[in-house]
Amino acid sequence: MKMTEVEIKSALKDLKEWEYHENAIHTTFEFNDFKDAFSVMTRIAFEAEAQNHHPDWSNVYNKLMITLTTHDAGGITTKDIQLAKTIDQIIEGDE
Ligand SMILES: C[C@H](O)[C@H](O)[C@H]1CNC2=NC(N)=NC(=O)C2=N1
Repeated sequence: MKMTEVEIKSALKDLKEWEYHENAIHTTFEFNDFKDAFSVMTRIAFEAEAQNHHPDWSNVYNKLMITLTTHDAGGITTKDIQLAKTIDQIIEGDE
């Protein structure tokens, strides 16, 4: 079920790199090079598959742009918040 704007704002307090707009949460990460970016993308892909929740993303060389939204619900659900937390953990562990 779609979260309310108040619920989303509250959840984002723990997700400092993420911004909410247009029914989705967004972030951009920058890595040293393409290999580092793609290696993190591979790890995120396996976690996304395990959670059965998938990012909308694009990659240009060392940059990774990620948008999370629940297409089935037309907005943010707890599945997006959970995946965002997982992504942050993968990236923090990689630093
Ligand atoms: C059938 C399957 O559970 C759904 O299509 C899932 C798969 N992954 C998904 N990922 C995202 N981001 N939104 C969805 O609505 C979604 N739906």
